[in-house]
Amino acid sequence: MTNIKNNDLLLDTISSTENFPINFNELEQAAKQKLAAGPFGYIRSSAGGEETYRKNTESFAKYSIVPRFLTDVSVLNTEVTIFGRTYPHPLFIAPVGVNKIAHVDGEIAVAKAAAKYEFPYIQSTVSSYAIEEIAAVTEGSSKWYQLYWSQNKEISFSMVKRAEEAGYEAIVLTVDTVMLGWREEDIRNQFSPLKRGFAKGNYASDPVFMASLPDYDEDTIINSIIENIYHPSLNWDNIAELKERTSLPILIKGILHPDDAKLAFEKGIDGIIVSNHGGRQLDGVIASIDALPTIVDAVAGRIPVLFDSGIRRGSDAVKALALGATAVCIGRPFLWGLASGGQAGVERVLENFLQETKVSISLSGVRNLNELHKLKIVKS
Ligand SMILES: Cc1cc2nc3c(=O)[nH]c(=O)nc-3n(C[C@H](O)[C@H](O)[C@H](O)COP(=O)(O)O)c2cc1C
Ligand SMILES: CCCCCCC(=O)C(=O)O
Repeated sequence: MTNIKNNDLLLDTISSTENFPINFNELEQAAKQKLAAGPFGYIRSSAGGEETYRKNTESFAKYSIVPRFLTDVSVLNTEVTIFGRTYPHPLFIAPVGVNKIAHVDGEIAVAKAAAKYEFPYIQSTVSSYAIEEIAAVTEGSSKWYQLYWSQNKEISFSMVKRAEEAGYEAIVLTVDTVMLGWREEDIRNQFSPLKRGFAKGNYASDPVFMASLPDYDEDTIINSIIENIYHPSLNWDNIAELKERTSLPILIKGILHPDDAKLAFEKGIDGIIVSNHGGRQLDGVIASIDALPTIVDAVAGRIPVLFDSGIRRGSDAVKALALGATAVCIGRPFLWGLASGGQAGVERVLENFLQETKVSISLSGVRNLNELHKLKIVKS
């Protein structure tokens, strides 16, 4: 619960901002100064001609908030309850792999910042740090585990087991990455986080990713990651197998079609994440925000519907929540914060995003998420 007094939120933010970049474009430019072309391009770019990447952000402008006034917004409650746990705000960290390409502290820095600001952290399968290492530095804070289904199912199940044992609270199965998208900037830069030599001394130098394997030489790690990323046979039967192997709630990430959302519910899935992977997979697909309303209709409140791809500002979060998202996840913005200033940089990004979101909710004339879900949005 936040008591809004004399615009404290804004004044606090101003006094602690110093010279740190404030908005997404400034953050991206600052990160560009810090990173080599390969890692910068890998994070920034997306698939094909980047049509979907552009649409993801531009489409938010088609939706306009129609605010209410005279509603007494002096007390704001942004709490949301998902799978029995109540979070102070509906803002999550999207699963993003190989964070060491942005900063040596990688996921450790992000997870610690997330814990401080109470953003639930979704750890990627292809993290630079092991499940247990991240759990150790973020005790008590909420963490979910994102799974890339491996061609070797036993690897998938071992990752799930480790996540369970380390206290992770849900499994997020990403289904839009059965193979990597066509990413021209990476081809141009001849960059892959899996490149031999690059991997060594960066994220794959410790037994971080495949700690359940018998040995951890570079080739083994790289081949195992490839097995996880390239799994074109993934289908609904695998979902049933996964359900048998864990008692944790399972979410599917990458849903864009309302019929897939319905199927997910019918197959016993506990939640979905509407996402097009930030435009990094199939170029030309629908903007994530355009996919959201029909999916929300199809799901009809029966399971949580999280959202990502294109969230850059608090008002974007307000629009997605008003269109029915249970919570929203941020991706690239926190990576730019990480590249610019390590943990402190991520904290700055989360702080600004949180405050801008709170200000945007209050200025919409609503006081809690129930009211926010009913806020009028018009599409032009
Ligand atoms: C560098 C990078 C790595 C990513 N790695 C993963 C990953 O390991 N697993 C996953 O499910 N999604 C991954 N994503 C996708 C994000 O979870 C999220 O869907 C996307 O970043 C949202 O788009 P936005 O960053 O433009 O908001 C990655 C995205 C980026 C930018
Ligand atoms: C380490 C190989 C690439 C992993 C894929 C990570 C991802 O999802 C992305 O969008 O990039």
